[in-house]
Amino acid sequence: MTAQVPEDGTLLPLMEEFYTIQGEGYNTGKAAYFIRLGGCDVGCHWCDVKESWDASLHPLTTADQIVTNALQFPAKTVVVTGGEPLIYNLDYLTAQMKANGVTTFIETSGAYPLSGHWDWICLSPKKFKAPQPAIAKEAHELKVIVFNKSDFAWAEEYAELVSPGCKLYLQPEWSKSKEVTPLIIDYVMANPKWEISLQTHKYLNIP
Ligand SMILES: C[S@@+](CC[C@H](N)C(=O)[O-])C[C@H]1O[C@@H](n2cnc3c(N)ncnc32)[C@H](O)[C@@H]1O
Ligand SMILES: Nc1nc2[nH]cc(C(=O)O)c2c(=O)[nH]1
Ligand code: SF4
Ligand SMILES: [Mg+2]
Repeated sequence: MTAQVPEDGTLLPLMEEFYTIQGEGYNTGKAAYFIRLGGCDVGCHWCDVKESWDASLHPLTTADQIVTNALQFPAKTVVVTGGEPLIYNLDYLTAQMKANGVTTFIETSGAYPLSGHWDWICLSPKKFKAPQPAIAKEAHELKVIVFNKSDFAWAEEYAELVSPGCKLYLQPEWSKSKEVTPLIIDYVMANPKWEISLQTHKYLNIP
């Protein structure tokens, strides 16, 4: 699926790029340029961007062009997401961004080895394909998606693995949010080391 993507990270399958407001987690509310890379084999049944999964559907684009595009916008902040962006070596892309003064954020499941230079790592671990052990200690933010009540116990297990300063978020799975949001509210009030993260862009009707 990713065989034709060179390993040096100079060419990446780009699904879409858009300038918007970060909708989720610690950086909610900040303007940022989103880069969505194609390709993911984690297989979350509730994934809200399944069109990203097949990398071969998304054109190989030079990392240099992606950086040039990002620099056209006022917020010099980029969120690299996907698909699963860590399938690819992101050292070159992020080195070019840092050389141009860009603040770099990543959204990842952690299922592939960490590469790249990041100002903020949002780790959203999945039951369907376990994160690489080394990424837990590097995460600035742990964002667990809650699909049903068994996910609280799983979130606690994962919270044991991150570093002490890591922010802890519970985010309702979108299709279940009517049912699970009240459970998350109660859980956060009883366990205040956690905070709630909502997909605010979906309420705001922005990308
Ligand atoms: C589409 S994923 C792409 C990045 C990476 N593959 C990951 O899962 O972290 C971006 C974020 O959206 C979250 N997400 C995906 N589908 C969701 C859904 N149906 N409801 C709530 N959050 C969702 C993921 O957990 C992740 O934090
Ligand atoms: N506005 C906005 N914020 C986001 N935060 C994480 C997103 C993602 O799909 O990775 C996302 C997204 O798709 N849109
Ligand atoms: S890891 Fe991310 S992109 Fe992949 S299926 Fe899960 S939510 Fe979707
Ligand atoms: Mg999204």
